[in-house]
Amino acid sequence: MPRSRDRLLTQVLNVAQMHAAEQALIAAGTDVHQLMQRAGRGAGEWVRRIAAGRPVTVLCGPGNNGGDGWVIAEYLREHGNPVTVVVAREPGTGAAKTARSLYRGAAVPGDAAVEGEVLVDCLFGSGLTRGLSDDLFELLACLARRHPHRIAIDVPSGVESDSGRPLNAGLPQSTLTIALGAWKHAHFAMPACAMMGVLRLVDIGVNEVPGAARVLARPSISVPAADAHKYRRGMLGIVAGAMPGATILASTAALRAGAGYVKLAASAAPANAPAELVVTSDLSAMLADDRLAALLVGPGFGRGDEAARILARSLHAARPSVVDADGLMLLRPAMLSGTPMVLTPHDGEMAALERAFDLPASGLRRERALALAAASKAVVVLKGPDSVIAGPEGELVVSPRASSWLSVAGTGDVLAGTIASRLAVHGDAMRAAEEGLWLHGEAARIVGSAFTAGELACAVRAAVEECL
Ligand SMILES: NC(=O)C1=CN([C@@H]2O[C@H](COP(=O)(O)OP(=O)(O)OC[C@H]3O[C@@H](n4cnc5c(N)ncnc54)[C@H](OP(=O)(O)O)[C@@H]3O)[C@@H](O)[C@H]2O)[C@H](O)CC1
Ligand SMILES: [K+]
Repeated sequence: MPRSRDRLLTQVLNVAQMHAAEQALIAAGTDVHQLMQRAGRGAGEWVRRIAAGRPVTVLCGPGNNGGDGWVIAEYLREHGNPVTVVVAREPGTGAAKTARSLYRGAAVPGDAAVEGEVLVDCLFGSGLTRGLSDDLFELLACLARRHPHRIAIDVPSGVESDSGRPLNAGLPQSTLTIALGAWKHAHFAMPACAMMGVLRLVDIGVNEVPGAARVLARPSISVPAADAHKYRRGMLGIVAGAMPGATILASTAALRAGAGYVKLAASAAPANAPAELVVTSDLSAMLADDRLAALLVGPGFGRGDEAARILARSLHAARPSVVDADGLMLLRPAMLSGTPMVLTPHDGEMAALERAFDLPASGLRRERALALAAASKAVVVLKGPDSVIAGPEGELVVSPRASSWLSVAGTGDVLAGTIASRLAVHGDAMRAAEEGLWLHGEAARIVGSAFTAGELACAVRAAVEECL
């Protein structure tokens, strides 16, 4: 598989995939010592820059994560940075033993209460199989209290790489986490991703793994063609309910995310509707309009029988659609017609969809999203601080942790309007979901803190500008 650096920087591997990728490199002639040198020296350079001459303590465990630690320590020593290794456990692997034997600096037993500026956590990495024993947990916590800056190597010790589950309560917060070779799911899954600090990745030569998950990346959005017009850029129809707020938020975002024309089918024009929003009371005419490129169904919908009938009628129009909010609570398998579709549930709506599609509401969020995508043949955006996008063919995209300021009412309507607008532009459900989720997160970064959903919707335009 060709190795393109940008694809490397976005693939997310589970422990088994990472192990297989490392074994493939070893089989192709790179030995594990070389891999450890690449990992350790790459991470060591990050540590050296951050330490900037201040004393560094490296905590080493028994496995290859610990081996990385010995390489990092030797790298710092060679570059004249004061370093001490705390030996939590003597190395148990060949590579780690070799790395320890190459280290020429100070090493102290694991019971030492060493103080310093920077702690490098190489206790455990992706090989953690169970919670830390009391003595190891106490050692890690004690050292963390004594070092203001804490750098986790590969993953913070105590975190399960595949699930992002902390296997101990009260694990220390890291200021920086340096992933080795490829991102792991823990880097983007709650609660682990909230305790990692800034994320960095060190390339050790791992090739592209077919079918691996990817990290959501900035999309490329084209400027409208010279001969574009509002219909060619995509007309979006919004089928909304009686609650005006959700409709206004979704349409405000949709008007800024690329669609050439946004039309709302509602019994009456909501007060304060944007002037650019065309409102019609004739839903049938809108659904029958050949120029309709995509539909958004659900904002402010309500959950009664009438709403269910309108949802079924709208989806029967067989246009690329986004179903959001109450539309998700009403969605049934029989309403699906195989046209491109994006579902945008939060955890509560996800449970309702799993009931409707007879799916178990248990397991990792990414696995549940994949199961619903396979069952519904729709793209599923399972929203949250750790949003995931799952495609019907098993595609999986994980989002970097979004701003916690998004936890206000209405931001989901903004996301749905943004995705629907992108869907109206090109009709590709997976691409629309990725573009919309990225624009939503970027708009939140642009508006900064304490923003309203309305301010977020208006910032979608600036986020689009960053993709041109
Ligand atoms: N594999 C490679 O080519 C490279 C790996 N890199 C780094 O290595 C780690 C993964 O290394 P691995 O040795 O698989 O795992 P760990 O270092 O995390 O340690 C696992 C060892 O620790 C034991 N273990 C697991 N959990 C505990 C626990 N709670 N308490 C005590 N001991 C524990 C485990 O043995 P068990 O049989 O007891 O499970 C292992 O002995 C990866 O994260 C990278 O940092 C390099 O980066 C690149 C080359
Ligand atoms: K670690």
